[in-house]
Amino acid sequence: MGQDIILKVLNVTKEYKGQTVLNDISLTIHRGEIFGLIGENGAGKTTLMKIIAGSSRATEGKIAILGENQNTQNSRKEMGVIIEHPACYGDMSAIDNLEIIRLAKKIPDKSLVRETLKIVGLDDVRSKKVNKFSLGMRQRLGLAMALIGSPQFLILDEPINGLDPNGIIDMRNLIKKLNQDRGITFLISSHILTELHLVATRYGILHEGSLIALHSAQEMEHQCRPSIKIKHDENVEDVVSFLRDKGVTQISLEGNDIIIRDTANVPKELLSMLVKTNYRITEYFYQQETLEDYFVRLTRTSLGDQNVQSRAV
Ligand SMILES: Nc1ncnc2c1ncn2[C@@H]1O[C@H](COP(=O)(O)OP(=O)(O)OP(=O)(O)O)[C@@H](O)[C@H]1O
Repeated sequence: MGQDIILKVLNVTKEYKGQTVLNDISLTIHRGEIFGLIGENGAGKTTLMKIIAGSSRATEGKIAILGENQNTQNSRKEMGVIIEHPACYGDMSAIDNLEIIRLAKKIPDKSLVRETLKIVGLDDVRSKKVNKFSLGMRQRLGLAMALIGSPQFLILDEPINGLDPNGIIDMRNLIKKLNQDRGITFLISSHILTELHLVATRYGILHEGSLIALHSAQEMEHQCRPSIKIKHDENVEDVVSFLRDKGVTQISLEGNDIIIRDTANVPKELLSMLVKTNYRITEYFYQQETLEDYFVRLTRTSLGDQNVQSRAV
């Protein structure tokens, strides 16, 4: 495994009492990536993160962190994890909570505590009791706890869940800063696609325990870029071959509707050409698929919903 690979998940399956909740998951995360794990409630995101973090065992499969020959338990020391709500002592101050973590991790450098509080923007309130903190402040304290020990890799399960808009922006900026300035690699789960869209460099889509798609941010943009939809009352093959003759590429079908993804190669006068040729075109319009639309299309397709299934022609 190359030095640039932070995590390898190999054929991981998890069963609870005979029910499969993760089904043969394999994925690789490279150094410097912000990997967004998307999935609906119950898709298996937390279960996968727990297996990576070592707090749950895979029924089958393997996890390799920082190299396949490394002892996974040792490599996990290079990893910071926030799964579900970060556990902290509410009747103690932020600085004391962090000091406990520093001692538990046997980190000799005491100055790291203040430094970490500064990174997450809590140094000014370091002496305040945590039970007086807002949810956003608690999340940032959780991040500080995960950051003590200078991890190379951070796992954050739904880090913006329940945060107000300012808290969401703070968390987003913090993740980007830690990634850019410190080169920390992230695995972040969320069901809020639009938010994940602002930070992730790569995506995995988990659906009912299966990883149904892996995309770079660029591929995701490509999936969600504008397309043209043509509705018609014709033999679909005739219209498709007419379009191909005119140089149109990347044509697919959704039911009987024709979708053109490569809009750059569509002649301006396409509609008038179609009408002149007496094709019965009922509608012709540009559409922009959002990340949510794409997710819905993909997850419904995997359920075999013919209405949204897109097939290349
Ligand atoms: N300890 C457990 N015992 C039995 N089933 C479990 C256990 N933990 C999780 N599950 C089941 O595994 C499936 C995946 O749950 P998981 O929490 O990983 O999903 P998720 O994608 O994180 O969802 P959410 O966004 O709601 O947290 C669910 O059907 C859940 O009921």
